[in-house]
Amino acid sequence: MQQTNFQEHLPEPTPFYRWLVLLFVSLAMFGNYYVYDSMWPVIDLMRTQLDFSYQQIGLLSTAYNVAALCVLLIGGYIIDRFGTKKAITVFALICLFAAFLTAATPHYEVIFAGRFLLGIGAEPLIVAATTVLAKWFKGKELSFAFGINLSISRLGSASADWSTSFASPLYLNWQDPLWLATAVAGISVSAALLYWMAEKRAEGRYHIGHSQAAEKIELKSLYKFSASYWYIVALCVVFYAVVFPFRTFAIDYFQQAHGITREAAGLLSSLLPVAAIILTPLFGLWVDRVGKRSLFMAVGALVMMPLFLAVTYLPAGPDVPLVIPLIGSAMVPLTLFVVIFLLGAVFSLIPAVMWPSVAYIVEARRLGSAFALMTMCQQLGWAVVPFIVGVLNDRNAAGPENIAGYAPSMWFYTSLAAFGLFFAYKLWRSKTGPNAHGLETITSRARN
Ligand SMILES: C[C@H](NC(=O)[C@@H](N)CCCCN)C(=O)O
Repeated sequence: MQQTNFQEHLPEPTPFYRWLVLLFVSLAMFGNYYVYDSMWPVIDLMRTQLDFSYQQIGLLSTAYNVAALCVLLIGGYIIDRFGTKKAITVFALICLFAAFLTAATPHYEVIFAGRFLLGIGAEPLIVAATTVLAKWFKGKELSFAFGINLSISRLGSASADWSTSFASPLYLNWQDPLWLATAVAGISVSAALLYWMAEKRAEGRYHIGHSQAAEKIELKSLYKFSASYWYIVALCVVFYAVVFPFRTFAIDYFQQAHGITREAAGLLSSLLPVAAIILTPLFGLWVDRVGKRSLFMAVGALVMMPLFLAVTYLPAGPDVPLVIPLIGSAMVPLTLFVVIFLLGAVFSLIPAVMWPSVAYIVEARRLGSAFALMTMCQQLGWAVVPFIVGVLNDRNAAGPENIAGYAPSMWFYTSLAAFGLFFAYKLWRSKTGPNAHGLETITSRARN
């Protein structure tokens, strides 16, 4: 208490200090997203060198979500109890150990334990990073800081895809790219320690804000959210249950079903996070100006729906150059290029509109619970789909000799996207009716 009073007489942190904290926390997130995505470019090597099935690989993805589901229940408490400095460092250390465990042995059980442990460290690290931004940027450039943080995180995902080019000599075996990921996890730990030092040094000099205490999710509170909230949650579940699992299998799918090299497949897959880095803040600005949030989400779901059937049934078309400056270039089929670019645009549009929309339909005091509940539901859908896709690919003997074997999983993604469109439509209907909360009408221009 005394410390709080003493703190309140201190000056605000300088902008330089705030941006330095944002940089350190974002670097910790960069490593976090890199490690998560580092496994997807080695799927074909795990299948040939370790004899893993698609189902086993799907389960490696599911392990992350199951662990995340368990730890998210108490993550907020841990962050509040021990503070963000200790929490971020401990979660980053857990990610480092998880990356080490994943790379260390060829035993499936140990790799599984590594991915499970990653879920324990990575998801609460994301929550802790958001808490730090709220502490340092509340009342300042908070949305912009969130945007930068998410873009640097997505750069971690893109870098994992790009490693197929800049670290191509490592891809002779499944293990070396994962050792590289362990080294990148070391960047996360170093960044966490630098953040710890920066905040410690700031504590006696500046008045740092307090983030809102994480709320406990109580069962009885579930009844109190409106139907619109649940439509957004349902869209969130199906959207991430399509996009993240698709990314899990994308590089292997491009190699096996479309016969392109790992380097080209990595560059193509990176179009998703790269598009998101550029387009997410732009869509955010656009929607802030014009409103029409549920319409934007419905358009995103509508665009997403035919994409998986397009890669399955449309002719590949001529090869076109895909150039990622400083990283590499490759020739890729036009149809794949257009489809992945459009999916990247949807991957930018829906998150940019969906997460902030919750703030318009839920009262401020219940926003913490609303986001926590939405993230937990997201994990559930995202946990189940990779396993089902793995089973579908195995049962249908999908592979370069039987490309049609990938079609059932593509139909599965399409059906999920159709549900997404349905939920977005229901949301749009409810938001243009008498019980609207302004999701379609509130704009930054209207507020000014
Ligand atoms: C903002 C959103 N983040 C999440 O969904 C996280 N719960 C999980 C991200 C894990 C990526 N490796 C997003 O990234 O769109």
